[in-house]
Amino acid sequence: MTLEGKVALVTGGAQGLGRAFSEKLLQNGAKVAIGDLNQKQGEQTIQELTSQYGIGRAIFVPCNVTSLDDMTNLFQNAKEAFGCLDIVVNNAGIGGEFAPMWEKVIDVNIKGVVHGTQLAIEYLRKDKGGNGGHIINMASAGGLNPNPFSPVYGATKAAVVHFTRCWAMNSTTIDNGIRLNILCPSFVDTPMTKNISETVCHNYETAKGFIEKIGVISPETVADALMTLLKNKERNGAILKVSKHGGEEFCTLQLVPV
Ligand SMILES: NC(=O)c1ccc[n+]([C@@H]2O[C@H](COP(=O)([O-])OP(=O)(O)OC[C@H]3O[C@@H](n4cnc5c(N)ncnc54)[C@H](O)[C@@H]3O)[C@@H](O)[C@H]2O)c1
Ligand SMILES: CCCCC/C=C\C=C\[C@H](O)C/C=C\C/C=C\CCCC(=O)O
Repeated sequence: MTLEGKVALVTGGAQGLGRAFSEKLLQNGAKVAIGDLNQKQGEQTIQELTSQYGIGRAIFVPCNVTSLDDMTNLFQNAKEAFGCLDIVVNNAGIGGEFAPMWEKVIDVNIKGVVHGTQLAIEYLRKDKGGNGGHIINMASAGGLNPNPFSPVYGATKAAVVHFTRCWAMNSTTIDNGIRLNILCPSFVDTPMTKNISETVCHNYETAKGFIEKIGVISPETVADALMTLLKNKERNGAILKVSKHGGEEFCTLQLVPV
C-alpha cells in the first residue's frame, strides 16, 4: 500500500487507461477523483470501483477537460471530498486527423493537459497550502517517434512532452516539491485503439499492419509504468516509454539549458 493516505485526480478515467490508472491507484491505497466527459460510463465505473475497493474511495465529477470551469470544478470537488491532493494524472485524450475532428484533438490533447497542469500546480504548491506532489501527463510513443498515420495526434503528444518538460525545470514547481513526468505508451488495448478506423487516421490499411507489427500492450502494463514513475521519487521531467518490444524505457532527449 505505497499510496496510503494519498489523493489522486485522473482525467478521462471512465474507461481505458484512465480507468486502469484509477484502479491501480486504489489498489495501492490512494483515493481517486475521476473526471470524464462520459457521465454514464463514469458513474458506472465509480459504482464498480466502489464495490471492489470500498465506499468513499472514489468519486466521479463530469468534466470536459477543454473547459477551464469544468476543470476548476473537478479540482475543487476532489479537494472537498478528500481534503488534499497529491497526484494528478492528465490522461484524457482523443485521436482524429480529419476536419472538423483534428481541431478538437488539439483542444483536448493540449488545452486539456495545460488546464490540468496549471490547476495541479496551484493545488500542489507548498507556498499556497499544498503538500507538493506529482503530475503525470499522458503523451504517447507517437509523440516521440514520428509516424505517417497520425500527424495531428503525434504533434499534440510531442507538445505534451515538451510542455511537461518545460514545467519540470521551472523553479516554482521545483521549489514547491512538485514533480512532473510523462508517460509514452505505444498501442494499448483500450476503446481508443479498438476504434481506430479510416475516419481516425491516414492510410488505415497500412496503419493496421503497423499496429500488428508494433504490438498492443494491456492497460495494466501501462498502469504498472505509472507506478514506476510514482515510486521513483528522484525522477522529474522524465519520459517513460512503454511498448511491447521494449517494455518500460526511460528516454532522454537532448536538453540544452538556456
Ligand atoms: N490507447 C492507446 O494505444 C494509447 C497509447 C498511448 C497514449 N494513449 C493516450 O492515453 C490516454 C487515454 O487513452 P485511452 O486509450 O484510454 O482512450 P479511451 O478513448 O479508451 O478513453 C479516453 C477517456 O477520455 C475521455 N475523454 C475524451 N475526451 C474528453 C474530454 N474532452 N474531457 C474529459 N474526458 C474526455 C473519454 O470519455 C474516455 O473515457 C489518451 O491521452 C491517449 O492519447 C493511448
Ligand atoms: C494509427 C494511429 C492512430 C492514432 C490515434 C489512435 C490511437 C493512438 C494510440 C497511441 O497513442 C499510439 C500511437 C502511435 C504510436 C506511434 C508510433 C509508435 C512507435 C513505436 C515505438 O517506438 O515503439
